[in-house]
This record gives sequence, C-alpha cells and structure tokens, in this order.
Amino acid sequence: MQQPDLATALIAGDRRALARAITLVESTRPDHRAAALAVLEAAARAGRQALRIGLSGTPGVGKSTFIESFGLMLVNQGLRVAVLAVDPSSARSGGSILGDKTRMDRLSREPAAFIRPSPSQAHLGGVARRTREAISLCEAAGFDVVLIETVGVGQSETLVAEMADLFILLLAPAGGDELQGVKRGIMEMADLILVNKADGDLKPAALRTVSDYAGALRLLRKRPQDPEGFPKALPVSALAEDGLAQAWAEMQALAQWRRDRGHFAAHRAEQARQWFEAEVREGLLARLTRDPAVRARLGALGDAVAAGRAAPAQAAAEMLASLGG
Ligand SMILES: Nc1nc2c(ncn2[C@@H]2O[C@H](COP(=O)(O)OP(=O)(O)OP(=O)(O)O)[C@@H](O)[C@H]2O)c(=O)[nH]1
Repeated sequence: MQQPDLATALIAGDRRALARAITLVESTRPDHRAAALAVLEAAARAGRQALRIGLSGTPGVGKSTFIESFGLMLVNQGLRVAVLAVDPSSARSGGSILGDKTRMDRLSREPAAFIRPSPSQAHLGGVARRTREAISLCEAAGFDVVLIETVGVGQSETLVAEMADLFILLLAPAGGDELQGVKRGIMEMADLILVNKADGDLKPAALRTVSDYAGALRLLRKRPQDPEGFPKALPVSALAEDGLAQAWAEMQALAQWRRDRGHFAAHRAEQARQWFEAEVREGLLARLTRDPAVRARLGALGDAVAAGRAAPAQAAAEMLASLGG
C-alpha cells in the first residue's frame, strides 16, 4: 500500500492500516522513517482526539483482566478502544509480554478494539517515540479511548504518565496495613488509584487498602488541575466487572473538569512541546553518533570515565569542545 492510501485507510478507521502504520513508525530504516513522517503528518491533519489513559500495575494485579473488562464495557457503550503496551524490558525477554500469551482474548475479538503489544526495543527513548506516535495514529483512526499500559518498571511509569491525559494506578489488596511500597512519586502522578480484586475473600482487604490509600492521597498537596476530592482511590473487581462503571465515571468527570478549565488543552500543549524537544534531542544525538570519528571519541572518553582516568563532567566538556560546542 502506498503511503497516501495507508493514511486514507487509517483515517477511515481500518485496523489493519493502523497496525501497518504503527509497524512503519517502529521501523528504524531511514526510508521507512520518511514514509512514517508522511503518515503521521496526515494523521495529525485528521485533527481527532481520544482520551489517553495511562495504566500502570505490577505483574499479578490483574492488568489484563482489568483492561479486558473495562475495554469491553466501553465497547458496549459504543466507544472504540485501543490498547498500547509500554514495556521497555520486553527486548530482554526476547519478545513482548503481550505476544507470548493470549491476553485480552475477548477484547481482541471486538471489531471496535485494537490491541498492540510493546515493540521490542531496548531503550526507553525508542519505546517512548514509538508510543507517542502510535497514540496519534490511534487517534487519527478514530479511537475514542487509548489505554497505554505499563508494568511499571524503571521509568516506564513516568513515561506513560507524561503521555497520558489521565494516569491510573492499579493495585492489589494489601496483606497487612502497609502501603505496598508504592513510591510517593508514583502516587503523586496518579489521578485515580484502583484497588483490584475487591471480590470474595479479598474484598475486606481491598476495601482496607482503598481507605489506606485514600488517607495517603489526602496528605498530598492538592494539584491545580484537580477538582476537590482528587486524586481518588476506589475498589474494583475486574473479574466480577464491579466498580468499573464508577471508575469510568470518575475518569470522565475529571477529564471534563480539566477541559472546562483549560488544564486539559494546556497539558496537551506542553506534551506536544516535550515531544518536539525529545525528537530534536534524539535526532541530534543520532546524527552525531553517525559520524565514526565522533562515535570513536565518545567511546574512548566513555572508557576513560569508566576506568576512572577521567571525571565524567570533564570528559563531557572535552567531548562538547571537540564538537565545537
Ligand atoms: N479475585 C480476583 N482475581 C483477579 C481479578 N483480576 C485479575 N485477577 C486474577 O489475578 C491474576 C493476574 O491477572 P492478570 O490479568 O493476568 O494480571 P497481570 O499479571 O497484571 O497481567 P499482565 O501483567 O498483564 O500479564 C489472574 O489469576 C487473574 O484471574 C479480580 O478482579 N479479582
């Protein structure tokens, strides 16, 4: 398919075209890059917007189950739902977490849903670029909600939170009364904490966990982009499909509040600026390291630093000076 046709099919909502366009933006081949930029440009011209929801949760909390139940609920409401995974570690395990097993089986069979595994790229920068681009392709393809999920290792949570309009933290019921080692920084990023598995025997523990987190969230400074009462903690059961409608109502209420006050658009504008700056930074670095002499010098200075023969700051200054900076 030629690029103009690919873009047209994508904007018409064709899921296969969307999958191909994402493959194109994931490619590192220079000729693919030019084609990818043309498709991204056409996608941006479509001027469509989805609600971008970042979702993080450690393995075992029930992310797949949640996304499936939540996604199906949205699909049943007539919405189109795309799911993108961000898993910077997938390169290490030799493939994507989503690829190895059948996850979200029911959701993946829905014509109004689109599920895309994480690309196997080792570094976070590559995953970040691809995910930003995939989000805008999903929007151009007319998806109403884009769920961006991450296992929350390393910096991937921050990365996802930075790309999303709303950031949701999915937790499991705690055994004791301790907060489950959730870092303060992560809690500060969350708009909604959902404690999953609030069903059967686990329900009392889940409700306790919710109130622990509700208490902890109240201690955080109120953010200007939040109405009274946010961020919130709520119980859900992905398995019993319980509490999902309420969680969705909260997400919509929060998004609407931010839209009405200009926070939503301001946040998107800031994200667009950061995206641009990240592209320039990465492009500059890539251009530099294409030069074999520069690469060699970078390697040599890196070795000197690693061996303790040079101080990092001094070596960096020397490197920049050699570039005329
Ligand atoms: N009781 C109960 N169990 C659940 C619920 N949601 C998920 N589980 C179970 O928790 C386990 C992990 O669920 P997954 O959905 O695979 O969760 P995950 O490990 O976060 O998923 P991935 O990292 O996406 O593979 C499974 O045995 C699920 O059946 C729930 O709402 N209630």
